[in-house]
Amino acid sequence: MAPDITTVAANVTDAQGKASGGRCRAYVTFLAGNGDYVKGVVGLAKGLRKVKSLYPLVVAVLPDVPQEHRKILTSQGCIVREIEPVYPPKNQTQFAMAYYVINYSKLRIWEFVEYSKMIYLDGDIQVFDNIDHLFDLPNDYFYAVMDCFCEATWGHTKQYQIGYCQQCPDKVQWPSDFGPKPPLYFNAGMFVYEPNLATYRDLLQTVQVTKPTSFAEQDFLNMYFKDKYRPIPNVYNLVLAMLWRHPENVELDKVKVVHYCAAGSKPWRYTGKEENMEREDIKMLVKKWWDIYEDESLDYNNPVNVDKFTAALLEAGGIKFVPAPSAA
Ligand SMILES: O=c1ccn([C@@H]2O[C@H](COP(=O)(O)OP(=O)(O)O)[C@@H](O)[C@H]2O)c(=O)[nH]1
Ligand SMILES: OC[C@H]1O[C@H](O[C@@H]2[C@@H](O)[C@H](O)[C@@H](O)[C@H](O)[C@@H]2O)[C@H](O)[C@@H](O)[C@H]1O
Ligand SMILES: [Mn+2]
Repeated sequence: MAPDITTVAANVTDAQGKASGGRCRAYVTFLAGNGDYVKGVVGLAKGLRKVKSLYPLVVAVLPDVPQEHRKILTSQGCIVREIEPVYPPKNQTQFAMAYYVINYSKLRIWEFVEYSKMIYLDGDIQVFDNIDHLFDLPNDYFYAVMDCFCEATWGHTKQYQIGYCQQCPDKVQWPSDFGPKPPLYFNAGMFVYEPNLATYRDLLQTVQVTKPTSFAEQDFLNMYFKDKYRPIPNVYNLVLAMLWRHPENVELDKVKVVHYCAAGSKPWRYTGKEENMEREDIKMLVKKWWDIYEDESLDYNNPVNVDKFTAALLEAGGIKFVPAPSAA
């Protein structure tokens, strides 16, 4: 009789835990509200299963995420963890998007110290190739992909006003009378980090004495991790605007992770009406997302998956899984 999945998971987690010095690894995402982002997270959970990731997906949910949505996520094999919101100090900042204020709550994931290393992924991200190898990057750094400054959302910045972008630093030189070139800046929709209580406490204290700015927690994290940030290739977080802003920096068939952050590109609410959304590459990427979202064979509780999942967990723990012959 094959061991039940919970026992297997416990054994392999333990095995994995021992492999990484007593703590495990996991992907983590963030979910707020009772709206349709839950579809993004379900798609992400199924995408990670499709690429046979060895690690679970933890979903940090704000209290306003309804029980019905939490049940959907648990049924898809996610580990649901409720977090308290984090609010920046009161002030007059106009965030690039008003709802960005809730994104400061992402900072709670530094408290997940039962994990030695985590990969954070926005709920509007899909993983099309296995990226488990990123967990083996050297510790003590913050890994993420460089962002692009060319969208109108950056209209308030000097970079945008002079046409400077870190994705093509030689196209428009940073004027010397503007002072030092801005440090490399990452998109906070995907990053590799190590949960740590001292860092967590310092993050929360620092956010309360830092003036909020247009890109909310993304700006804050860039400031906070300025000296630890190490850029990783764009294939690990394709910010869609790169397709029309820096096509020379994109080889679409090599892209492993797609970030549906451009206005109008969220697959679950895609209409094709917004600027750039009629592009063939956008339509192809939105279809690729839907193909995974609608693929029932990728559901966690699908029998075909449980055996595969058991086998993967056992293999990860060095145990050969031989399915028991069916009684019939
Ligand atoms: O109503 C919302 C808005 C945002 N998010 C979460 O916050 C992340 C960051 O927001 P978003 O991806 O929309 O920002 P963008 O990357 O498009 O700037 C999302 O991916 C979700 O994980 C959410 O759960 N509910
Ligand atoms: O709260 C701030 C958000 O800032 C970032 O989104 C932006 C940024 O990437 C710009 O460069 C793009 O122009 C824009 O489209 C995109 O929405 C992160 O993706 C998101 O997770 C979150 O941190
Ligand atoms: Mn996003």
